[in-house]
Amino acid sequence: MARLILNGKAAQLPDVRDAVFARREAGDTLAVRATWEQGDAARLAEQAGHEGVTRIIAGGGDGTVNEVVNGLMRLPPERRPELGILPLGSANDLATSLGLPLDLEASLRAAVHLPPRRVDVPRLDDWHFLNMATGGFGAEITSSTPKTLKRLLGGGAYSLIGAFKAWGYNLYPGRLRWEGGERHADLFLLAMGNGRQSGGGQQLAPHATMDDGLLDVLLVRDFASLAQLRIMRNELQSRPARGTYVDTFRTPWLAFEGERELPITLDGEPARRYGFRVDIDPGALSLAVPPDCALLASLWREGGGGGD
Ligand SMILES: Nc1ncnc2c1ncn2[C@@H]1O[C@H](COP(=O)(O)OP(=O)(O)OP(=O)(O)O)[C@@H](O)[C@H]1O
Repeated sequence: MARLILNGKAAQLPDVRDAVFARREAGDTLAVRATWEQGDAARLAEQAGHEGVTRIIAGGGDGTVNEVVNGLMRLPPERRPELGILPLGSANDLATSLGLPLDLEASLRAAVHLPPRRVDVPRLDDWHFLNMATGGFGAEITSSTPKTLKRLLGGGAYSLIGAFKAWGYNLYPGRLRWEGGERHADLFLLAMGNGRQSGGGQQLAPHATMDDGLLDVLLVRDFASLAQLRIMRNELQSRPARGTYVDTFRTPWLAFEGERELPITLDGEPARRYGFRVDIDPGALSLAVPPDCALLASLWREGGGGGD
């Protein structure tokens, strides 16, 4: 039994209605609930689990998926429905990198019928996310930049780094700790990927997989002048374990204690924190993904997918 939780903004779109009717005509049992305000999607997802619904389809942007995930994670694992995604946002970073179809009818069919795979669910303090958390530069952009501009910036992998001049930028001093490491840094950008991209196409964790029990971390730090931009850009491409300005590593947890408030995003939703801790709950959710999904390492091991 599947239930579609739709962001109310999309509930009356004729294409969305057509896609739902097409599923019902094809014989699927698909009930629909629409949200009215923030918090509804999480509550509806949790409620559906208690009612014995076996698959929830999150219909909306990355924010709706994030809310549904948080609702599902409030349920005990044995009552947690599988998750399908009907991408209806402007960025759809997770759906895009999962390789889900973006055509409405095809994506609803996929969300109802694709077989589920276990994926990890990271959590920043008490807020779960499925795709990516960022802090610093990317988060400043997400919370202060109009959507159209974000769309313009999206696409080219690190185009946003080239555009930072237009905004000016801030550094956020603080102490980072993770499994096997600790350092003080003037943080420019921190990305913790379960998935690979955020901010409308920025590949901040291009090698992340969602079933390895680990966060793929990108740390850009101690970056003080425009003259250093070229080195930083090169390091963003080569992704050194420990570069002059860029570090990349994998870890099951990470903690940050800042000296000033850090803007962060969780699956694109903005927040601010002085400090936080991120942990990961391995295999906590069953997610409907395409058979050749690059984000699932287990699929490549089984020889079913393409991988990188
Ligand atoms: N009926 C509604 N009308 C307007 N906003 C809503 C409604 N229901 C929920 N919301 C808000 O929409 C947010 C989630 O938006 P979501 O990210 O799914 O869509 P989006 O903003 O269109 O997508 P994107 O961020 O990719 O552009 C929720 O946090 C909630 O605040």
